[in-house]
Amino acid sequence: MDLIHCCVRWPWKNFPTSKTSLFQKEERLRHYNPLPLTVPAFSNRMPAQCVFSRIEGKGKRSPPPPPGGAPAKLAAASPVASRKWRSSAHALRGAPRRAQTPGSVTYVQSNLPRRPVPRSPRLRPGGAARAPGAGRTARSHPGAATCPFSAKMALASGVRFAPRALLRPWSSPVELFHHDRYRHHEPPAPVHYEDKHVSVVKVWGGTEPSRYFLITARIHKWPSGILRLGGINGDDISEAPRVCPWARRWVQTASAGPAAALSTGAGPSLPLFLLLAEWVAVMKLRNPPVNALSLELLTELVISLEKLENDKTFRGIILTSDCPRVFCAGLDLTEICGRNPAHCAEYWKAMQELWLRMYLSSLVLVAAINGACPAGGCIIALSCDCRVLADNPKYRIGLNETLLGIIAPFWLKDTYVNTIGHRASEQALQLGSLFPPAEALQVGLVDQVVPEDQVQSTALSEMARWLAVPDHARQLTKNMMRKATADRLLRQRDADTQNFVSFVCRDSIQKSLQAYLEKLRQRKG
Ligand SMILES: CCCCCC/C=C/CC(=O)SCCNC(=O)CCNC(=O)[C@H](O)C(C)(C)COP(=O)(O)OP(=O)(O)OC[C@H]1O[C@@H](n2cnc3c(N)ncnc32)[C@H](O)[C@@H]1OP(=O)(O)O
Repeated sequence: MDLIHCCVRWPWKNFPTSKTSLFQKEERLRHYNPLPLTVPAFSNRMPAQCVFSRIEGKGKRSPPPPPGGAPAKLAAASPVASRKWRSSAHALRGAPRRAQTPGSVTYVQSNLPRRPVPRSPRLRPGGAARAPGAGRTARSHPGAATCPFSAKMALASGVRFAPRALLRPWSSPVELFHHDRYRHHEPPAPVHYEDKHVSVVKVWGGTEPSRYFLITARIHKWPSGILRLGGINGDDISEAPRVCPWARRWVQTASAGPAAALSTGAGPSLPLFLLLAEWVAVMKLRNPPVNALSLELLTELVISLEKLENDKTFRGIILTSDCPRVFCAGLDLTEICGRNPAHCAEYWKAMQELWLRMYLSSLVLVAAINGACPAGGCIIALSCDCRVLADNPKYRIGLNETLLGIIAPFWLKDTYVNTIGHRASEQALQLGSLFPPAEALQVGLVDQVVPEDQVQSTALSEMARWLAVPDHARQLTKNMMRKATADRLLRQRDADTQNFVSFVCRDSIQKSLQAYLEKLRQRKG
């Protein structure tokens, strides 16, 4: 297998605690059955859709259920919320009721359809026109006055109920981090409870429309894993770090070292990694010695990308290399040297497919370039949304096709131009320039150059930055920027394949490719 995947999603209840479970997840990906390839659809995937699964805690005391009926304050605060409450309670009547044993708390995932949250200004907690008495109620019972899916409402319906956007584990320490603290921007320091340790990983902003916030907390022993707590606010996810300085500090602190977790693939060891693990896959290219793009590797990459695109859990991919000193050596010259035209055509179609899939991917792609990145390797990196290059003068990046005696096809040229501009591309393409890190940064080929041991963690921080933007807005903008370039290839795909095949199958080109390969082999000797 040429490509290794790691860091697949793990809902907190299935949180892998051993390498075995990670391995099993990896195996599941390997046995993925490919679907027909399509141009990826742009989805409206908001972070909060990855929210709750069922949560059970044993040995906790249940609070007494409040009296049934719509909370009077809720009705007074907002007729809309009150109506929501009634319809939710009605829907809940059909929901499965879970037996409550004394001393246990069971939360059941909402089976309510996800519904739009009322936009009434009276319902916006941070807004100017807040409901009368909302603040007071929120302190005693977070969200009760403003959130139609409150815990109060859930209890009134007879089930312990964890709505998607609001979960209050009554007797758990995490209740400390309720949204009043968030509003007042108080840092919730990690809290210790006897042998239990709870640490906030990140505060997420609200869903669309901005209304709820989520806290991701790491919890040991009760129950171990990751828990997301819901709340209400008026902030968007992209604003959470801005309005909440301590949340940003958390992220910065946490981003200091996930490189270890990434590079070893050993699983979660740091909060940010845990946080991102829900949404980010790390793909490591592994086709030793130089990650040349063999037909097999191309196929693997296309299948993996499609798999991740179709899995709504994922929002981003970090692409990196598992081979020391080389990110990707580009086209596998042995696939086009001395091969028949049919093979060359098949190979080139796979190249096109990979480029289209990457270039138009609805996921955030971050290239963590930890080695040399010539030609096709460079195009793979340029198809990503963001590039982080290790600061090593041997790790050069660029399109050097002319030095091999071949010509970059128009879609490579377009990708280059879109990244570094026309004049720089004109020069670099003709000269076959391979840029060392500092120059690559200067010309705009990469976004960051960092010490080698910080490539993965920087890629992760970049990913967090990109994921802070609502998916739908980012995806549509990406599409707007890239579609015309991709469409150009889509319109001329067959002609492009024929051009490539007739070109590389020429005797003169075959000779110069042979000579180039020979030179590479001799250089080694
Ligand atoms: C997503 C869409 C992509 C579209 C792409 C479209 C078109 C792209 C055009 C191309 O990509 S043309 C290929 C251009 N590539 C290069 O010029 C890279 C050549 N290789 C190197 O410069 C170096 O190998 C390296 C990558 C800098 C690594 O150097 P290192 O010293 O670590 O290794 P070597 O000793 O040089 O090589 C080891 C081994 O690998 C063989 N090899 C290297 N590159 C290729 C390659 N591109 N294809 C096939 N084989 C390659 C080399 O010959 C050695 O083989 P040996 O048998 O072990 O001696």
